[in-house]
Amino acid sequence: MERVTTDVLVIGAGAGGLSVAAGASQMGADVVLLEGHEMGGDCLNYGCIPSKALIAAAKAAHAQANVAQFGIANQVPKVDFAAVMDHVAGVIAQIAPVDSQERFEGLGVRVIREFGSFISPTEVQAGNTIIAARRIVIATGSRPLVPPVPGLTTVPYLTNETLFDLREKPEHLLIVGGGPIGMEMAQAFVRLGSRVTVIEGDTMLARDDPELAALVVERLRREGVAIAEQAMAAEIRGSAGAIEVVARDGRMFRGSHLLMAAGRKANTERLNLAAAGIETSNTGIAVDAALRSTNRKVHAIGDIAGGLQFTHVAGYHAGVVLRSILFGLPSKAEKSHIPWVTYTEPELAQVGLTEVQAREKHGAALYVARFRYDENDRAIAERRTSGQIKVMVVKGRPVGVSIVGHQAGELINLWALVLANGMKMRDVTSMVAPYPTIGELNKRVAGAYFSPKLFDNPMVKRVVGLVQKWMP
Ligand SMILES: Cc1cc2nc3c(=O)[nH]c(=O)nc-3n(C[C@H](O)[C@H](O)[C@H](O)COP(=O)(O)OP(=O)(O)OC[C@H]3O[C@@H](n4cnc5c(N)ncnc54)[C@H](O)[C@@H]3O)c2cc1C
Ligand SMILES: NC(=O)c1ccc[n+]([C@@H]2O[C@H](COP(=O)([O-])OP(=O)(O)OC[C@H]3O[C@@H](n4cnc5c(N)ncnc54)[C@H](O)[C@@H]3O)[C@@H](O)[C@H]2O)c1
Repeated sequence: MERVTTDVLVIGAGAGGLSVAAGASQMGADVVLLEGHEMGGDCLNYGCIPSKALIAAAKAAHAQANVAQFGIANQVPKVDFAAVMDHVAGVIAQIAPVDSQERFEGLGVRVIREFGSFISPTEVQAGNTIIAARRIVIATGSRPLVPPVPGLTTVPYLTNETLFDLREKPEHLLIVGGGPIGMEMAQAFVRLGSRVTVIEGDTMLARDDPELAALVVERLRREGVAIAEQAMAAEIRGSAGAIEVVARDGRMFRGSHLLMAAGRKANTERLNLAAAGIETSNTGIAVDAALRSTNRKVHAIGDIAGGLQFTHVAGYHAGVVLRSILFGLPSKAEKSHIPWVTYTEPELAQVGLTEVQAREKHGAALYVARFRYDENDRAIAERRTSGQIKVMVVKGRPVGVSIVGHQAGELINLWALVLANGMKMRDVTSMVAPYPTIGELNKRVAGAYFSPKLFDNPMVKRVVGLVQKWMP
């Protein structure tokens, strides 16, 4: 058995772990990084990247079939599904070197390709190596949660870990779960020519503003996705090519393939957390505001920390713990400025509070400013007029922003900056936005906040009247 001593041990080479390892080693710490499976973790191999690459191909197919509005003949897209999947694999391959063992070894990190397991509060065993570390960061992520629906173990099913290995287009894809994975994949597959049915136990995209999420649901339905809400899968039966999902209320759905997209489960099992005195919560490792576990020398970041599960959150967490483990400075992970985007068409984006949450918290002090895409000249030129932006404002300061529409994921960036820095609506109106851009929507919604105060205000009218009287 080899024994190694290091400053920082990182367990898991996904979005969070890689950011800690790169940052710590480039700032002069000795770093050991453990990865039991693929470098790059979920996002690169089975998550964000393949899903966005598939969405891009599906968007191209959809565009080909929907250009008549520009005076160009529609064409029925000829989809070579295996070639689409080659494109997906090609995108992963292009990004992979950034997350590779070679790159990290080049940065001076010792990479051990083994799963890690605690043997004491300060030591982890990985294969034939025992690593003792001053600080340990757990970044072991999550995997698909496959609910114990009766019959499920008897039928073949896909998860995000196997979906992108398909080489033949599913004739009819059943998707259990109408969260972001379910909705993004439903639209991608229907656009590539599969029939698609989404079976959701509660409501679709339940974390987002329901008024805006409804536009996404309506769009998917119009594109041909069958969507059943309040349809908790209670029994699954059949065999490859002929699968049936029966909902609790007896509704039955038939398809050729089944994708389980019913949420995530934290990867805690292999860690032997008890040996290190690390407690878990319902959703992952229990952490305080500084992302420290019940073992003060061990932090947990990203999906395993049990909060919002996004790549940019894992990256943000990495910054928070680096401050603490490298410089011994106090640091805290905030949540109120974290954005997220569902990459359907139209995109659905959120930062801060939704309208319902803001009303609950701020009551009558809340003002909701709105602006519609069909009043934006660029959106009209591009025929992308469905959508709107809502800004929840309290005393001139935005506390949340919800956007549905073309490039909502790009528009939310500005509001992520505004919320992160406690800026005011007037900071947004003072910006000059280039014309004609979709980005003008951000300025116009800020204008919509002020216009009743300016244009419907008798005092303003009186002052202007007086000034005009006396002005030479
Ligand atoms: C289909 C899909 C689409 C997504 N799309 C987006 C998106 O568009 N935008 C977005 O922000 N997020 C998206 N996400 C979420 C995003 O992928 C995750 O939030 C992100 O990958 C979390 O990073 P992480 O570092 O916490 O974990 P991971 O990336 O999962 O990395 C954890 C790593 O730890 C390794 N590991 C586990 N246990 C051990 C152990 N004991 N020892 C050593 N190694 C171990 C694993 O093998 C893995 O490589 C998507 C997720 C899915 C499933
Ligand atoms: N664009 C993005 O950033 C993006 C994209 C995909 C995934 N993700 C991340 O990955 C996480 C996981 O995504 P997800 O869509 O799997 O999870 P989710 O938890 O958001 O949605 C799962 C859905 O499955 C439903 N469900 C659970 N059991 C069911 C059953 N037996 N029958 C019917 N419905 C059932 C739930 O009600 C829920 O609506 C997301 O929360 C997000 O953090 C992000």
